[in-house]
Amino acid sequence: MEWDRGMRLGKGSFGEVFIAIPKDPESRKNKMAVKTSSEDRAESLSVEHQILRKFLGTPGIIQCLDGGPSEKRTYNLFLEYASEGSLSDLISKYGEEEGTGIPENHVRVYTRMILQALSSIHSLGYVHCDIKPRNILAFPGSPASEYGIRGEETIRELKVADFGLAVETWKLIQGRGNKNRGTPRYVPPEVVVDGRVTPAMDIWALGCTVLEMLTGEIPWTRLHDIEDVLMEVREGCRPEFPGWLSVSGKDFLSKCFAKDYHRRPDADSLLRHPFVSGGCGFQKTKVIEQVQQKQRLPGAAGFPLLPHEFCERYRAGLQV
Ligand SMILES: Nc1ncnc2c1ncn2[C@@H]1O[C@H](COP(=O)(O)OP(=O)(O)OP(=O)(O)O)[C@@H](O)[C@H]1O
Repeated sequence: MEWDRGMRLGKGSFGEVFIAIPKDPESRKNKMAVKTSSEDRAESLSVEHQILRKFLGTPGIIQCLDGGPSEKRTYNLFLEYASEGSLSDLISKYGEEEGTGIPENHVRVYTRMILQALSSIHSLGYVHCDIKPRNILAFPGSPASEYGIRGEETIRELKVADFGLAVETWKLIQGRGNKNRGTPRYVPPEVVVDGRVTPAMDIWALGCTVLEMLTGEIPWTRLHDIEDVLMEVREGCRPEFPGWLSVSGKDFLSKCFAKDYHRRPDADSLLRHPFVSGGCGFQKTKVIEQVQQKQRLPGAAGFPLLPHEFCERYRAGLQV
């Protein structure tokens, strides 16, 4: 695929992300994002590429369009372009405009979207290992009214991205792949204490992400030193909940922050929790699920769209 490099979107630990514009005049309007590795991280980007191929056609997961080695032993990974930035950008926007976090009724809908993505990730045998607002990308969505929420605002569509630290559950069972997972403010006690990585790690990080959406503040915001954060977590503390949060919100978070990871519910159980299953967001999410089921094309189990079919549809501007 021939393409032109556009504006820089961001920088991660592996390299940089730019807008990529196809050279073909017919496809130029379908912008992509390209993650370009530094020379020493090409291998990890190629691993991320392999993982993302397994999630083609999976709702709520960033879609990978192409990828491969580029000049100077670097690697390019082409992704669908999240025109609304990351969930972290969305949280900051609320902070700047309203001086608050995201309204709770919107947070319920966003939490449901992330949980559905986590359910897919875990059922395909992976742990994401780095759930946080910077790794969740936002796309133009639909009016809040479609979710049964009053007001003019838009509910974005969220997708989980950045599988650079993801690991297959079977490797963890064999005692491999437990090292260097997660971002310190988002990791649970079992990871801090003995590096135990399980899908429950993503549920704790989801709890941190939900708190961040609600309050507009990073987890453990009162602690500046990461060592102090890790000590609190090691001692069995959890981040504080805002006093104004609904009863169901507090209950949902206390389940995500269960100290014993065996007692932390999985994504499918949490999808049935009243915080995300009752009231707003429920009807629309159901509709989306039904539409997505219908759109699934025949393919191998877990690969609803074959890679070339997905890319053709994306470039043609069709819904994928
Ligand atoms: N598909 C995309 N569309 C739009 N912007 C993107 C896309 N992918 C990444 N970005 C932007 O580029 C930034 C850096 O990307 P990336 O997710 O790889 O690194 P990070 O998560 O910010 O940092 P780290 O790699 O250290 O975890 C993101 O924060 C996001 O703003």
